[in-house]
Amino acid sequence: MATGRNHRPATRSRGIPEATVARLPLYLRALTALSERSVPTVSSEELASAAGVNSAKLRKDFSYLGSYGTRGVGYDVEYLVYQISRELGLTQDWPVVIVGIGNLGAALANYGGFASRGFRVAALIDADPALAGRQVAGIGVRHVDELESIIETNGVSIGVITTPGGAAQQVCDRLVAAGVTSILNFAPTVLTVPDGVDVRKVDLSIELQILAFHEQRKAAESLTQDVPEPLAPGAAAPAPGRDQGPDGDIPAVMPA
Ligand SMILES: NC(=O)c1ccc[n+]([C@@H]2O[C@H](COP(=O)([O-])OP(=O)(O)OC[C@H]3O[C@@H](n4cnc5c(N)ncnc54)[C@H](O)[C@@H]3O)[C@@H](O)[C@H]2O)c1
Repeated sequence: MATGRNHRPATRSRGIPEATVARLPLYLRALTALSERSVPTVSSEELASAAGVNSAKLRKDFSYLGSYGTRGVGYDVEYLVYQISRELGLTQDWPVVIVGIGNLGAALANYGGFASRGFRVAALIDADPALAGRQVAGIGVRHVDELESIIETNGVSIGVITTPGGAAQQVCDRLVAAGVTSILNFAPTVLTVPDGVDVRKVDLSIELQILAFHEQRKAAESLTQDVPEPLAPGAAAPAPGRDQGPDGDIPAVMPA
């Protein structure tokens, strides 16, 4: 048994590094916004800035996709949306199940952003018999006894776990045994999965703890520093804030 992706190489099929894969959704989000405004082309600098990524890194990332843009014109927005969507496997619909329909599970079920990105919530599953049949986000909650048949009937390969930590491994084992090969885990538990199963872990409290660390450091620095001189005309502006997510040192979503 392996834990999450720890035993996987750092590159995906066709040699695309994991770090590039992690940035593709950032490009896609920025490109989708441009597409919605009917912007036909974008320069690497503009797109890098919109995605919060360094432009040299962006050009390198796009070279893995075989996309080099046109000098003086930039990248074709619609074509890049298609290319990145295809690379991420988003040109097909992915049915997902959410297991544990409490506060968080219900909030995720109500989030419209999954369906609009091709992730259809096929079922909501909970162990509480009192919840079975109750409508959440227009979907009837199913009892966990039905988990295996739901996975099989709907061809589900992605499961979201929002149960208490103590139930997460058991839920994960059942999902995997039923055929799920990708897990998004919100529970505060390190999951053990067989090779071939991908686990991504989301923990907002870890993100807050990292922010707390930086807040503490900034507060300590401001205590030790003199009041800064005002900027001379033409002087460089202060450096922007710390990188966010996959382009920097703080992942927004962590491997398990
Ligand atoms: N990752 C994050 O950033 C983050 C943020 C908030 C909460 N959480 C975690 O998400 C989980 C859910 O939090 P919540 O506030 O929604 O809790 P909650 O108590 O409101 O909901 C948990 C639900 O899971 C169900 N459940 C319990 N055991 C189950 C099992 N074996 N199979 C199926 N369903 C089962 C319960 O009946 C309940 O409906 C917790 O583990 C919490 O720590 C994570």
